[in-house]
Amino acid sequence: MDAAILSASSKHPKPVDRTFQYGTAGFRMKANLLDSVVFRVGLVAALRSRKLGGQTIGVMITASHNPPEDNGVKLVDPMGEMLEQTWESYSTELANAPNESLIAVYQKLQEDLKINGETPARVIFGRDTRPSGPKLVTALVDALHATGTEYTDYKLLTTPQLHYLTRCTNTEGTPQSYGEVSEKGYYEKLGEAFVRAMKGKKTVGPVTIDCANGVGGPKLTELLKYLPKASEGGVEIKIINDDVLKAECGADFVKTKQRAPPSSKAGKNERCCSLDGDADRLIYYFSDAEHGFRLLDGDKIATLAASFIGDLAREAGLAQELKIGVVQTAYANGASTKYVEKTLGLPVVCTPTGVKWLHHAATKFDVGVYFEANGHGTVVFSQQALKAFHSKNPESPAQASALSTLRALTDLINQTVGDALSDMLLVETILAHKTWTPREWDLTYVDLPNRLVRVEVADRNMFKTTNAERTLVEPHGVQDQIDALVAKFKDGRSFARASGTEDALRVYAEAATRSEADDLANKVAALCKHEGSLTS
Ligand SMILES: CC(=O)N[C@H]1[C@@H](OP(=O)(O)O)O[C@H](CO)[C@@H](O)[C@@H]1O
Ligand SMILES: [Mg+2]
Repeated sequence: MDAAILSASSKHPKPVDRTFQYGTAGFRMKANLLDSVVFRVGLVAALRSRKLGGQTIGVMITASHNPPEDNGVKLVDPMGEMLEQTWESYSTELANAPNESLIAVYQKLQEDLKINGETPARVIFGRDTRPSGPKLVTALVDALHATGTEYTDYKLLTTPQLHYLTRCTNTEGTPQSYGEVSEKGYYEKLGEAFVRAMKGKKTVGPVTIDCANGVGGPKLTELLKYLPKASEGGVEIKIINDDVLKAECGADFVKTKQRAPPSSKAGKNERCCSLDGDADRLIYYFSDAEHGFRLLDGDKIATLAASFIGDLAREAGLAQELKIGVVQTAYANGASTKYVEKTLGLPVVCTPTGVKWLHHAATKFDVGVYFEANGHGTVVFSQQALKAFHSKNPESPAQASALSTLRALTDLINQTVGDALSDMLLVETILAHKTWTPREWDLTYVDLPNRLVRVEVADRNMFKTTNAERTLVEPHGVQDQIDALVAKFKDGRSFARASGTEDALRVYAEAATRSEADDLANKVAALCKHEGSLTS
């Protein structure tokens, strides 16, 4: 096998002058630099699968919302979760091994991790619509052949579909079966659950969905075939931006520019939402006659879901029995945190940035609702919650109805990872049940004005945080200065942290008014810029 790996690796040499890092979003960069990285990720996938006794590992080739010339690759663990933390560093190690010592590093990992090379290895993979995808697949397949790994190429997929398929593959034929192991199985599961969750309710008007010219476009078109027509209890869906990847659309554009994609033809008060390039992120928005553009971000989706599921749990008589909670990051708007704690009466947990942290914290609840403000998120249900929804004997028709809606939601929601298509159907279901337009949803609480600033410093790793990234411990003394600035602003809150995906710091600030939020963000940014130049 080692000879096969050596020979295959010579076709995918590592550029000598590059260092790679498996970060929050796997490896991501210009596609022309990725060939050796994808090959080596194939080796990691084989090792990981063997280490787990032949369970299937997922590999996704995507760069999400990055420009079309970028690409990326990430690994998915058997239950559809993100790759376990310690394996991120093994991936980094293998990706950076000099060409001549690749086999030695591979063998050492195999030995150190006590992996039996005879154990079968299994991998499934998919990719987004980027033109560089097929060539990178060749590099991956070369590694899978060289390591004697069985594989299935699912071709074009959204990232959450790959997570779904990974879990289905590993649970097939068990009592925990997550669904049929096919792309069609995914659509059928969502379509069928949507009908059950909607209970014949109607949404108010159409929804315009911006597919970011990513893989979500063709996949949403496919999903529509499995949804009831608008006239038969479905939702009227208008798809835009389902062509080739380009700028001026998608969740990231809408969130950072605070405006709708120019291609949107939606009227006043009409619901709109945007996916990102690989459809694992969703945000809603609309144009209000009085206030203009209104963003309904990940925080608003989380609060909507938590309030709906909390009500259903109460109606089902399960509120005492089940622990429901919301997980956010420091970027969640302070008004949303207050709304969850004070109005919904639910606990909030704050974790570091990155879906894997939120997901992990959410699994500590029976119903864990987690979202990043930028729209990555989902809801996870514990085994106890699933059991309660299925086994509780309803004492009234209202209880029976709440229980059946809860059961439908557990199938409608992709519990492996945030899924823009599934989250969109969840939001549509909730708005239909509440007979809400986006305006009523928007009015649930008022976001505090906020500002996010990117600050370039010589070495971002000098900035170290604690307290879920809300407090700087290094450089020493900077946090005290931030605290002193924050104290001068009504409803002020600010923090600085090193980005996990870009070579920069991010400074976030919120305050009672727009100009104060801007002022606070600029002051903290200037302070960090100054400190960054001192510590270099
Ligand atoms: C403030 C912000 O939006 N940060 C993003 C961004 O992380 P940074 O570590 O901030 O670069 O990319 C992550 C991966 O996509 C995403 O999970 C996260 O929410
Ligand atoms: Mg994405």
